[in-house]
Amino acid sequence: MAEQALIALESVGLRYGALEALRAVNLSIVPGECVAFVGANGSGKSTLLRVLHGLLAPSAGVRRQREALDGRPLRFAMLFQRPFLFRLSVQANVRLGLWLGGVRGEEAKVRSAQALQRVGLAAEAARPARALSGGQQQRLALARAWALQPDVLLLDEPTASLDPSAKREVENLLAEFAMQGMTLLMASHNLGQVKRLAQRVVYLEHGRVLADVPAAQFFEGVALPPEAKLFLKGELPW
Ligand SMILES: Nc1ncnc2c1ncn2[C@@H]1O[C@H](COP(=O)(O)OP(=O)(O)OP(=O)(O)O)[C@@H](O)[C@H]1O
Repeated sequence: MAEQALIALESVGLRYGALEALRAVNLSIVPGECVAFVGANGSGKSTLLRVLHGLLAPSAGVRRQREALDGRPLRFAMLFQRPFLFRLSVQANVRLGLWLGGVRGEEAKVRSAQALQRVGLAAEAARPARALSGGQQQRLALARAWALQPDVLLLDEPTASLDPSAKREVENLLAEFAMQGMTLLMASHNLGQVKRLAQRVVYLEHGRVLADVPAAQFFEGVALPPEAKLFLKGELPW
């Protein structure tokens, strides 16, 4: 494992029964980077995020994870296309997230207020979470994740079901989190978004990593395997 890597996968494979969803994946995640995982439906992006998170154990190969700089275990948070929210108030959703993460009492109160402020939902704190718009719900999910101050935030199509202005709001928040030094790992079909946020692009096909390059190089199509070039062509214009 490279000295500075937070998470490293070495020859990782993952099977769902007979289906090989990931094959011989080698990947090293450096602190503070924003990595986008792209590829066709079923190429393995969500599976790879789950393996990076540690939610799914590899069927082959090894996953390693470093400790945070202060010696505690790394903290992970994950966001999905459709936020998973409890039938509670906006504020209670964040508080519950903190409670589950071991943060209690006054600190939970302060952090939850800060998180809602951060995503522009302070005025909605007492409303039922399910009464929010789709964009607001995703911002609430982001607030809940941010309140836990994760080292690594994993995002599975975080804006796929949002309208353009809500997409932009979520993207702006993600850009701010990245500026703070949070490591962002994101599966996205939105190449415009990938271009705006990611420094590095990992292209997957049938569970294999066919390209792992700086974002600029990916979008220029420089030194990419033909499959990745075709994908890029097929997805344009975004
Ligand atoms: N729980 C599961 N059980 C069985 N097969 C699964 C399971 N989850 C995913 N798969 C299969 O594994 C492969 C990879 O799926 P995965 O969801 O990781 O791809 P993806 O790139 O995220 O796709 P999408 O862009 O559609 O979200 C697909 O063939 C999928 O059908």
